Amino acid sequence: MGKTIIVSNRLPISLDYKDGKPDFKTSAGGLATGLGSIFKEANNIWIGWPGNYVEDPEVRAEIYLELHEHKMSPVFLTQADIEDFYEGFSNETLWPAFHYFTQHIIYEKRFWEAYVRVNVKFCEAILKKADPDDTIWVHDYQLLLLPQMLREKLPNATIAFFQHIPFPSYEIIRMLPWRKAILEGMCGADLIGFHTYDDMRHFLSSAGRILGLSNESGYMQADSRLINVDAFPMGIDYEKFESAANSTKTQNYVTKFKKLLGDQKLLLSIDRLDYSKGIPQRLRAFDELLKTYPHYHNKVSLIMIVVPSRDTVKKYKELKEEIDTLVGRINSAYSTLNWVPVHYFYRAFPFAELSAFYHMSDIALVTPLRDGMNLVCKEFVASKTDKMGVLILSEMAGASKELQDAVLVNPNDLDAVTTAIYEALNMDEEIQSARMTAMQETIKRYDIFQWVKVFMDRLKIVKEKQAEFQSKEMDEETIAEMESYFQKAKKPVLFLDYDGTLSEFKNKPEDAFPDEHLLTLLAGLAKKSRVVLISGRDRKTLEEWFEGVQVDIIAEHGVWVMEKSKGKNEWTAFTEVDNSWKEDIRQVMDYYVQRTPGAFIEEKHHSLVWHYRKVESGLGDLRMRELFSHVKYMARGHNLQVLEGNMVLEIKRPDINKGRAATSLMKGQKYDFILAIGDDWTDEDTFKAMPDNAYTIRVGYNYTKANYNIKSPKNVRLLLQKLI
Ligand SMILES: O=P(O)(O)OC[C@H]1O[C@H](O[C@H]2O[C@H](CO)[C@@H](O)[C@H](O)[C@H]2O)[C@H](O)[C@@H](O)[C@@H]1O
Ligand SMILES: O=c1ccn([C@@H]2O[C@H](COP(=O)(O)OP(=O)(O)O)[C@@H](O)[C@H]2O)c(=O)[nH]1
Ligand SMILES: [Mg+2]
Repeated sequence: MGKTIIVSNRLPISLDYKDGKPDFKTSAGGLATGLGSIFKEANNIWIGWPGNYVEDPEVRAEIYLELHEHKMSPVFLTQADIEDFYEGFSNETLWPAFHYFTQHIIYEKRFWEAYVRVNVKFCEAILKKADPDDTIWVHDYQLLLLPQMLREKLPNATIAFFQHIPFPSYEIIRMLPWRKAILEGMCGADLIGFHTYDDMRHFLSSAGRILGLSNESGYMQADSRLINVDAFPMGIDYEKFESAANSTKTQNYVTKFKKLLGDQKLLLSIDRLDYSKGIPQRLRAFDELLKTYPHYHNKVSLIMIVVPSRDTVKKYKELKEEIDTLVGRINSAYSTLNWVPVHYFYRAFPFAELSAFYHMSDIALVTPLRDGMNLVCKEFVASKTDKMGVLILSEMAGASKELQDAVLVNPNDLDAVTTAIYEALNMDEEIQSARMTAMQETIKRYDIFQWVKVFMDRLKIVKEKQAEFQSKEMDEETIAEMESYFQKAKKPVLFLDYDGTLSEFKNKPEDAFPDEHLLTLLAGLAKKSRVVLISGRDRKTLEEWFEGVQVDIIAEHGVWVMEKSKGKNEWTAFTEVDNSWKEDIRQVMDYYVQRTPGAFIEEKHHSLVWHYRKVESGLGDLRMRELFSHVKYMARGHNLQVLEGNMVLEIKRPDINKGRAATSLMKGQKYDFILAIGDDWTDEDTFKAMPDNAYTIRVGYNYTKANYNIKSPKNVRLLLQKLI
């Protein structure tokens, strides 16, 4: 087992200078606490930027040594890196894009170049520390290219990625000129985690549309590597907030603060300075409350903590001014000598004071316009040890997916937020307690330690699944062994599927005709072995395509057979087929063709196939599902099978399949070498029908009954070439 390397843009520290000497404090932030259990163990390590520009090489060396003591390793950024990578591409391109502030996105080539450059810088720093079998866990949007950069250098490393901010809809991703490189960068990871199911499905849809990667329940196949994408909603150190709330230190602050504030209902607002947090909107709602319900004057105050953040970025500077103005306007309009409506702080608070604010506030107003998760709301709930209090939470925060017992609001609906505050101020104590209890149970169970554990466990499972596939890969050794058995064999037989096996999948089925090379290859094989093409295609096409080649053909999944090896050049049917069902089903399928541009029906002797490979991506899937549920019961009535294939829905008789056909061709024969190759679910029937000593190979890396996997039709041809 190798070590674990945690990587994030910012190290979990804050760097300061005391008498010109670097002085840093380790952060007690959520992520740092959760990962503390990992990065402080054994020879694990955390790599990242210390958060300041450090010019002097001597100071850099000092910082390096200091951090080393704490199992951290710095990546130093130049001024240009900070401006173009951190402030620029990270916070003026990706941040607004991923939070749906498209009007704020800056498209700047220089920023992108810096982003690539700094991701390389991180990669190099990691490579200095990493061994090939290490686990590297990369965090967040500043480092989206890093997983793939690492993968190229350390192909067998375990690489995981977690994104802390939202992943937006494909409609946003497609706006970015660098969308493809970004997605490819992320796909270097074995496991890609997001806070919510929505983030995850947005990512999968972008990966599907931009990279052409399809997925099954969050598993994607990129080249020969299996990647898992899933939702892991991040939690907090619940215990820490709960016990702090009851501590003497917090209680002393509570007493002190309450005395200063007098008998007030307290609303609490805590965020970093960020336009995604909806701070001005929140102030307007509070203003509205005071305007609409004057009886709350002197009785309700808002404690607003804004933690300085990214204030060198233009939009953040403007936001600060907007907040200053709004607070000034509200306070100047309503303040009395003994009451200030908004207590506004533009700074960070030490933990014990924060804990006191959480514990003593009646209402937390957490109304971001967009937020990946939002930990503040969870910390508030954990601190309410008396179970009194109300959480008003934006539907746009990742946390809202878990906290259904909060008062959920649309932060853009000013009246709704104002009403929510009014309701919260008047909420029955029993209801408060019931809702708070329910939320506490959830947050307590899925705390930060559980989050880390679940993520790491999943990473292990993904690696195990990958190993399963790898052990089935047709390697050089197996190919050589197979070749030697084939050469020695007196009576060999090969069952070869056509589409996706001998020929690449094409947009138009008719374009996948055999080229000269393939025809020569098959003719060569036929001289040494019985060769059976076993395909789902109609018999007419197959007959034309392979005219003159001495191969046997099974067509339409086993309805027809042409045994040229026995000198029979015409088709015989395996079974009598009753096709009276087709009319009913065709009518329904046709209805879905009318409604879906690009869809078409293929009629085979024993089946009807609805194709959607040319339909708008996404819509095809949707219609196929509709069609599926539409014909499900009809199919049962006719005793038919409905099968989902690659861009097709096929309805067929269940008693006809490739496996049965293959078995019947082998009947009474004593083959001493059997090879079956295929690429989809219809070929699984063939694999199942093969005797134990057969070589069975599935093209692509899907789950299979076959003994081996092989990458692509190209590799199949190379393999067959070796046999002759
Ligand atoms: O490093 P900064 O530019 O100073 O910004 C601070 C961090 O902000 C973001 O936090 C996010 O992560 C939280 C935990 O997962 C989540 O609750 C929140 O919704 C996010 O906004 C950012 O993701 C970090 O990378 C920054 O370091
Ligand atoms: O004075 C303060 C105010 C807030 N926080 C912390 O800042 C974090 C904010 O995280 P959140 O996920 O809510 O938003 P982000 O800033 O990551 O977007 C929370 O853990 C707070 O406890 C802090 O350390 N000091
Ligand atoms: Mg096929």
